[in-house]
This record gives sequence, structure tokens and C-alpha cells, in this order.
Amino acid sequence: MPIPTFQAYRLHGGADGAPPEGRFDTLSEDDLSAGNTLIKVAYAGLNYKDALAQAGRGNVVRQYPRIGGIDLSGTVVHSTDPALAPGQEVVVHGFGIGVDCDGGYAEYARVPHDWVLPLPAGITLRDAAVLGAAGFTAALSLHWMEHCGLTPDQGEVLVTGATGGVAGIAIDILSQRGYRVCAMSGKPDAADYLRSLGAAEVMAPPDLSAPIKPLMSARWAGVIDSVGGPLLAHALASVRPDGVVAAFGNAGGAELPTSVIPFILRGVKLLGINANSPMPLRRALWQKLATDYRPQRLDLAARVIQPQDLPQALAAMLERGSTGRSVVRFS
Ligand SMILES: CCC(=O)SCCNC(=O)CCNC(=O)[C@H](O)C(C)(C)COP(=O)(O)OP(=O)(O)OC[C@H]1O[C@@H](n2cnc3c(N)ncnc32)[C@H](O)[C@@H]1OP(=O)(O)O
Ligand SMILES: NC(=O)c1ccc[n+]([C@@H]2O[C@H](COP(=O)([O-])OP(=O)(O)OC[C@H]3O[C@@H](n4cnc5c(N)ncnc54)[C@H](O)[C@@H]3O)[C@@H](O)[C@H]2O)c1
Repeated sequence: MPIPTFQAYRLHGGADGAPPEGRFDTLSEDDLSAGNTLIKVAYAGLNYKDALAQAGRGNVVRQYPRIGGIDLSGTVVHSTDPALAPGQEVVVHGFGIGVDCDGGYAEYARVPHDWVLPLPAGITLRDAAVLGAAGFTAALSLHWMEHCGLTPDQGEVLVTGATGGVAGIAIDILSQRGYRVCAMSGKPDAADYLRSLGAAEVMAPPDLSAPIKPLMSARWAGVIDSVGGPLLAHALASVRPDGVVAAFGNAGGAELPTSVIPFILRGVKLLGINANSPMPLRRALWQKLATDYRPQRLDLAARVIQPQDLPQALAAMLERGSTGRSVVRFS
């Protein structure tokens, strides 16, 4: 039976390179980009990349109209894959949803079956969206850091851009695994929130107007970095011998004004993190998010908003006006 028409938040290309215009459109299933699996969206996350897309920045969306939303949770309506039965609860993130094809900011989404991940036992639709691409990125960062030998007894872990969606979940996971976490944030009002997530210490960012020395006193056993730019360069100079740095973000800039010195004199390992992982790694890490890496304080970071609040909430992310992880509820 065909589904009824539904609402979708779509970006429409601006004329002559102007930013796209976002608006709610009434669509039918045939308007969605191709796929053999239809999902009734429960929640979709708000990610920095979604905010860039809405603002027309970073060349994130190249074809319009486009339904935004790089992650979603929901239930299967129908699929040609017999493994995805109607009513199955699922999560989808990356693979170009919300960017190269339609994403989660709609009552329905249609995707290829092999992008669809059934929820691990014990994770609700709401928590799956609160985790979403952000929780996966935090888990992926820690997974590779621990693969490179990071353990809680090696010392403190710095988390930058600490009030952000990915960073907040990272603080929660790290602290419940026994790491001593130092949260770095330029928002003095956020200290109580960051401590409640599990940060042992909250510090302000350094003065980045002064030249960054190739090495400074070694402090961090690990760094989980949302920010990039000079802040990451500064952090690299303070990583302990054989420490591990996971770089996943560019909220503060895409350049990296560093030198090889931390790498060749202290053996610092810089890990690139791309959440668009192959499916076997996704399955393994979502299972870990439900067990060993399960955040204990997700509700403290989570905010549920209504669809009409989406445009403004996305715009606030680019002005450093958001804290934690917001999800928009569609059903
Ligand atoms: C959740 C994940 C995130 O939040 S990621 C963070 C948000 N994203 C960003 O900030 C991206 C901003 N984008 C940019 O700065 C530019 O589009 C970048 C990536 C530098 C490429 O721009 P430009 O120099 O014009 O190159 P181009 O488009 O001609 O492509 C050159 C080759 O690179 C490739 N490329 C492009 N984009 C991506 C991508 N996202 N992932 C992987 N590869 C990419 C292109 O395919 C092209 O390679 P090829 O010639 O096709 O072999
Ligand atoms: N590599 C990946 O696969 C991947 C996955 C998810 C997110 N990301 C990237 O990670 C970053 C964080 O994503 P998010 O969804 O958590 O976003 P967010 O908006 O929730 O968090 C961004 C954080 O960075 C801070 N910030 C912004 N500008 C800054 C600046 N100039 N200096 C210092 N801090 C600054 C904000 O205050 C906020 O705390 C973004 O750059 C995003 O594109 C990458």
C-alpha cells in the first residue's frame, strides 16, 4: 500500500551561488532518492555537517533539491531484503545520506538495504539517534586509540570542542572506561555540564595568537579533537611519548600548522577518523556502543526538538551556540 504524502525539510539550490533555501515540502515516496528499503523516520540527528549543508558551506551538498540529515533512526516499512522485516528498528548514518542522496529530515527515508543497521539489543530509537553519527565517531576514535595501545593508566585524555555532540559522548565513554578526561571548552558556563558528563577537569583553550612551539611539556596520553586548525597543532605539541591523537573534526579550521617534531621525537600517533566506515566495522562498533562503550549519561547531552525548530538549531551550531547532541523527532 502506498504511504501517504509526508513532510520533508529540503534544501533548494540558491541562484548564482547564493546559499540554499531550506523549506518543508510535501512529498510522496516517489520523490525520494533511490533505494530498496523504506524507513519511517523516528528521529534524525543534528550534526555539524548538516549545519554546513544548510548554510551552503564546504561544498557539502552538490545537487539540489536535497533532504538533509546525515543520520536517522526509524522502523522499516518495507524492503526487498528479507533480512529487514517491516517494523525492524534500524539506524542509518553516512554513505552520503543528507549529502549525495536524501537523508533523515523527513517522515520517511529510502536507502539501499546494505546501508541499514538493525539496532543492537538494548538501544532505543531515541538513543540510537542521540548516538547517531556522533556516537559512532566517538566510538571509532576510541576504538583506534585503544588499538594503538591507549589505556587509562597511561595518563590523561584531552577532549577538544568539548561541548559539541561528538565530544560530549566521547567524554562520557572515556570516563566510564576509567580514563581521566580533561575537557577543553571556550564556554566558561559549560564547566558544570562537562563535569556532569564525566570530565575530571575543564580547561579553557590556549592563547593561539602566540606562535605554537614544536614541543611543549608533555601532558596528554591521548587527544580526541573536534576542532583541527591551530588548536590541534597546539595539542600535538603536548602529547606524551607514544601518545595517540584522534583527529575527526575541522570546526576550528581545516589547516594544520604543525611540524614533524612531535611525531619523530615523541612517537606521537595522529589517527585520521572518518565515520563513513565499512559495514562490518559499523556493526562491531554499534555492538560496542550497546555494551563496553555504552555511554552512561546520554540524557545529559541529549535534546529533542520539533521539526519546525530544525533550521534555527542547525544555524546555531555554526555560531557555537549549541551544546550536546540534538535530535529532531519525526514520529
Ligand atoms: C560527518 C562527517 C563530517 O562532518 S566531515 C566534515 C565536514 N566536511 C567538510 O568540512 C568538507 C569540506 N569540503 C571541502 O573542503 C572540499 O569539498 C574538499 C573536500 C577539500 C574537496 O574540494 P576540491 O578541492 O574542490 O576538490 P574536488 O571536489 O575537485 O575533489 C578532489 C578529489 O577529492 C575527492 N573528494 C571530494 N570530496 C570528498 C569527500 N568528502 N570524501 C572523499 N573524497 C572526496 C573527489 O572525488 C576528487 O577525487 P577524484 O578526482 O574523483 O578521484
Ligand atoms: N571525521 C568524521 O567522520 C566526522 C564525524 C562527525 C563529525 N565530524 C566533524 O567534527 C566536528 C564536530 O562535529 P559535531 O557534530 O560534534 O559538532 P558540534 O557543533 O556539536 O560541536 C563542535 C564543537 O566545536 C566547537 N567549536 C566550533 N568552532 C570552534 C573554534 N573555532 N574553535 C574551537 N572550538 C570550536 C563548538 O563550540 C562545539 O563545542 C565538526 O568539524 C564535524 O564536521 C567529523
